[in-house]
Amino acid sequence: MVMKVASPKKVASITEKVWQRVYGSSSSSGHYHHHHQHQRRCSYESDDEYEDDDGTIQLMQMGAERTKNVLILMSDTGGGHRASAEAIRDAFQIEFGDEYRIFVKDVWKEYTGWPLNNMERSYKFMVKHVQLWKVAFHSTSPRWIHSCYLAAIAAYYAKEVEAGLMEYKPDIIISVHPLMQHIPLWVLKWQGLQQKVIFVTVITDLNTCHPTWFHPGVNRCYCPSNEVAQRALYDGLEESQIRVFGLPIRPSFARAVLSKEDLRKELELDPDLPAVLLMGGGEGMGPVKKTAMALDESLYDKDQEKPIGQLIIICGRNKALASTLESEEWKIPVKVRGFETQMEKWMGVCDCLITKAGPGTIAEALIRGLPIVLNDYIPGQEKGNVPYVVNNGAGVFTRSPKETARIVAEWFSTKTDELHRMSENALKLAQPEAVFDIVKDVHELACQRGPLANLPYVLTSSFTSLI
Ligand SMILES: CCCCC/C=C\C/C=C\CCCCCCCC(=O)OC[C@H](CO[C@@H]1O[C@H](CO)[C@H](O)[C@H](O)[C@H]1O)OC(=O)CCCCCCC/C=C\C/C=C\CCCCC
Ligand SMILES: O=c1ccn([C@@H]2O[C@H](COP(=O)(O)OP(=O)(O)O)[C@@H](O)[C@H]2O)c(=O)[nH]1
Repeated sequence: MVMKVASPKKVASITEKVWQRVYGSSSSSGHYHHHHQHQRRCSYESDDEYEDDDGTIQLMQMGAERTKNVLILMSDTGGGHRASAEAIRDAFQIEFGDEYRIFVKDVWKEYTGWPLNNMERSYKFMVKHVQLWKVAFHSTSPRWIHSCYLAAIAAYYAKEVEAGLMEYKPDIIISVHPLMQHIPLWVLKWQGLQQKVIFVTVITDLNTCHPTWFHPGVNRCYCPSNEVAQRALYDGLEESQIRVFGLPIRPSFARAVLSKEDLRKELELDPDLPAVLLMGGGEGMGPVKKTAMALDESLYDKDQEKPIGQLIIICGRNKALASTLESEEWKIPVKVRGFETQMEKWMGVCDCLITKAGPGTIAEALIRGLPIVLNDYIPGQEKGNVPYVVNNGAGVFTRSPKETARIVAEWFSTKTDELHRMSENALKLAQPEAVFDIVKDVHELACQRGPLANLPYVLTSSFTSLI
C-alpha cells in the first residue's frame, strides 16, 4: 500500500507517524497486536519513506499489511503448465488468503509478437512432426545456443516484455515454463529490479527436462524430483537455490475427500464394473483412438456376452478426436469427454489410467493411486518419465494398443493382485503436499526480503527510459 500524507514538522519516530495516520494512535503496542492477528503474515516491518517536491511524504509500505502481487508466467504449450500455475494460485489462496494477489499470465502471448506469441501453435506443429521436435529440443540444449536465441529475442521484445511484466507490478514472479527464465530475468536486471522482485522457477518436468529450465539468476528453483535436482546442480545452480518438494498439483487432488461410489453416481457410471481412464494430456495426443478400439474388444467377454470393464476417454482440447469417438458404436460402456476441468473426479472413479507420459497427468494419477499404462512420450522432456513410473513399479510402458488392451483386461480379471500392488507403489510416489510446500517456501523468501521488496516501482529506472 502506498500512502501520501502531509509531512508533520516534529514527530518522534517514523513508525509512530505512520501508525498515527493509520490508526489515530501512536502506540507501538497496538502495532504489535495488529501483526499478531495475521499469524502467517511476514513478520518484518520497515520505515521507508521519501519526501516529494510538494512536501508530502510517500510512505512506501505498511510493512506486512501490503498485498503482494504474484505473477505466474505460463504458456498453453500442452496442458501441464497451466495446471501447475493454477495449482500454485489455488494453494496461495488457501494458505495466505488475500495476502497475495495472483495473476496467471502468458505475457508472451499478450504483449509480444512472433515467434513468442505463437508458441502454442508452433509447439503443436512440432510435436506432431516428432522428429522436428526432437531436433529442436536437442539442438537447443547447449547453453550457448539457447542463450543466443533468447538474448536476441529479449533484445527485440524488451520493451514489450517490460510492459507485460510491469502491468502487474509483481513482487514475486514464478515461472512454470522452460522458456520464461532468461527474458524476464534480463528485463529485471536492466531495470535494476533484481533486489526488489523475487524470481523463482517451478519445474514441471519429472526427469529429462530441457536445460532452459535452469537459470543461475533465480532465487529458487523448485525441482519435482531428485533426478531434476541433480541436473540443476550439474547445470551450475547452487544447492541453496534448489528445493525438491514434488510437482505442483491442484489442491483439489490433495485435499478433496472423494468416495468412489458417490462419484460414480454423480458422473453416471456403472457402479460395479472396473473402469479405465484413457487420455493424452491437454491436447488429446498419442494413440487414443486405436487404444479405445482395442479396449472395446479386450474388455468384452465374448463367452458370457458381457463387459468386464468400462472405459472413459478424455480427449482434452482435441475436438476432432472427441467427435470421431462419439460417433462409434461400442460393446462396452464408454464415456467420451472433451476438456474436463475436474480431473480429480474422473481419476477418482477409475481403477487405472492409460496416457502418454505427461508429467502432470502422471503426478495426478500417483496421488489417486492409479496404476498407469504409458502408451507414448514426447521425445526430450517426457522421455525420462517412462523409467520414473516403470522403475518405481507404478506402471508399465508399451506403444502397442493391443498390448495395452491386453494388460488392462488382465488387471481387471486374472491379475487384480498386480493392479493392487501397482496402486500401492503409485501412492508411495505421490507428493500431494508439494504445491503447499512450494508456496510456503516462496512466502518465506518474501518475508526474508524485508524492506528492499517495498521500494515502489516508481523509484526504479525503466528500461524504456534507458533506450
Ligand atoms: C541450431 C539449430 C537449431 C534448430 C532449432 C531451430 C529453432 C528453434 C526452434 C524451436 C525452439 C525449440 C525450443 C526448445 C526448448 C523447449 C524447452 C522445452 O522443454 O519446452 C517444452 C515446452 C512444452 O512444455 C512441455 O509440454 C509437455 C507436454 O506437451 C509436457 O507437459 C512438459 O512437461 C512440458 O515441459 O515447449 C515449448 O514451450 C516449446 C515452444 C516452442 C516454441 C517454438 C517457437 C519457434 C520459433 C522460434 C524460436 C523461438 C523461441 C525459442 C528459443 C529457443 C531457445 C530454446
Ligand atoms: O481434459 C483435460 C485434459 C487434461 N487436463 C490436465 O492437463 C494436464 C496435462 O498435463 P501433462 O503434463 O500430463 O501433459 P501436457 O498436456 O502438458 O502434454 C494435467 O494436469 C491434466 O489433468 C485437464 O485438466 N483436462
